[in-house]
Amino acid sequence: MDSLALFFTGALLAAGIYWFVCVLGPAEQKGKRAVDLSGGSISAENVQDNYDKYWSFFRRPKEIETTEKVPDFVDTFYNLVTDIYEWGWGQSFHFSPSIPGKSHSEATRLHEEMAVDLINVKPGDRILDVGCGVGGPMRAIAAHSRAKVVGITINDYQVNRARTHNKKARLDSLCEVVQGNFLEMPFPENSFDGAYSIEATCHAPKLEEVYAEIFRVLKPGSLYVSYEWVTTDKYKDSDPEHVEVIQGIERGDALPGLRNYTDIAETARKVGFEVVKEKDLAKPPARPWWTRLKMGRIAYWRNHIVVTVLSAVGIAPKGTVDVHEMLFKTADYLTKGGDSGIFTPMHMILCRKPEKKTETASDS
Ligand SMILES: C=C(CC[C@@H](C)[C@H]1CC[C@H]2C3=CC[C@H]4[C@H](C)[C@@H](O)CC[C@]4(C)[C@H]3CC[C@]12C)C(C)C
Ligand SMILES: C[S@@+](CC[C@H](N)C(=O)[O-])C[C@H]1O[C@@H](n2cnc3c(N)ncnc32)[C@H](O)[C@@H]1O
Repeated sequence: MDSLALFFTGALLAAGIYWFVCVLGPAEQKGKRAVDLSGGSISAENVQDNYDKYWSFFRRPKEIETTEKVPDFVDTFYNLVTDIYEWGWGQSFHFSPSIPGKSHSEATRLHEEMAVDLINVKPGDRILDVGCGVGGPMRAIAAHSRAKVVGITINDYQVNRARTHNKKARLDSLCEVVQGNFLEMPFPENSFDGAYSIEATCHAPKLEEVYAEIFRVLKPGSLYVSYEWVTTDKYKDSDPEHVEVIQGIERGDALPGLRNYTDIAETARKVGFEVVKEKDLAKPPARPWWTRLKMGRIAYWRNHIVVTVLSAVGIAPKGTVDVHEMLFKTADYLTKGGDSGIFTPMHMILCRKPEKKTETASDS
């Protein structure tokens, strides 16, 4: 081969690699590169063991029902997936309806701003983000409302990521992040002017426990909004296909058991909230939230090859390929849940803590 042919072959190869990695469905880029994929707070040599430990929770289903075990299981899950989420999805770990003419990140931001607009927040108010992830929603909400946002997450690694992002975005004076369990929050009662949770309380083994905690820390008269993961009125537990899809979603997303939409308002009332509004934000005229998952399919294959290579050469921890494969399968179950209408990740509930304490069902 003469040197010209060698040059052209090399250029073609380089262009092919560039096209494969950068053009063919780029990852979300911001913040995380494939070469930085880690196991969160888990050291690289323990990622595989922790992935196996994650699955063992599902082999002993009775155990994950208990309040003590679930936060640990959820913490392990987020150590395993946080970097992959950031790399392949962005800093907001939730869905939003697609909006014609708007990018994913614009649609995501609008979905987040809607939450804070619903709770009537004023600049300077102190509000709570229950299950804040790496803080994508927190930063959008603080910038939009000028309220002070305190986020809580069970996962230490996410706390560090969120603080780094807050500083970079120069929003650290408005955004604070605390490591803790939202079932026993380290905040005094009546200390927040509002609260929201975006696709996070689905991790609670008993919804009543997290709602009661949120009720406790809110000031009387203030509002709480939540986007809940639930099964809809189309879900039939007698249909084996429905059961398979929902079980697939639970296993790939660290859920101790998905609730039905009818449980949400009932639980809110039980802990003392007044229910102001309740709506499935995924229902038409909203455009499907799951198109982003479907459209990403080519990128997932590309990501799978990237993860496999990085893991083989020892850059990504052993076990990362398994975690990625689990997410790959989950994306499929979530898409099926959306397409069939049996599942929604955005059942919105808006609640108010009454000015005066009323007697609740659990008091009697
Ligand atoms: C609210 C929760 C998380 C919701 C979503 C943010 C995530 C659910 C499934 C995740 C993903 C699936 C496929 C991955 C893909 C194979 C990989 O290459 C890149 C990342 C994914 C797209 C990943 C991104 C985040 C999700 C969409 C739950 C946990 C309660
Ligand atoms: C899917 S992520 C959503 C994060 C964020 N709301 C967003 O939309 O980007 C769920 C979040 O809930 C948190 N979480 C789950 N169980 C928790 C618990 N018991 N206590 C505190 N945080 C918890 C996880 O650590 C994670 O940050």
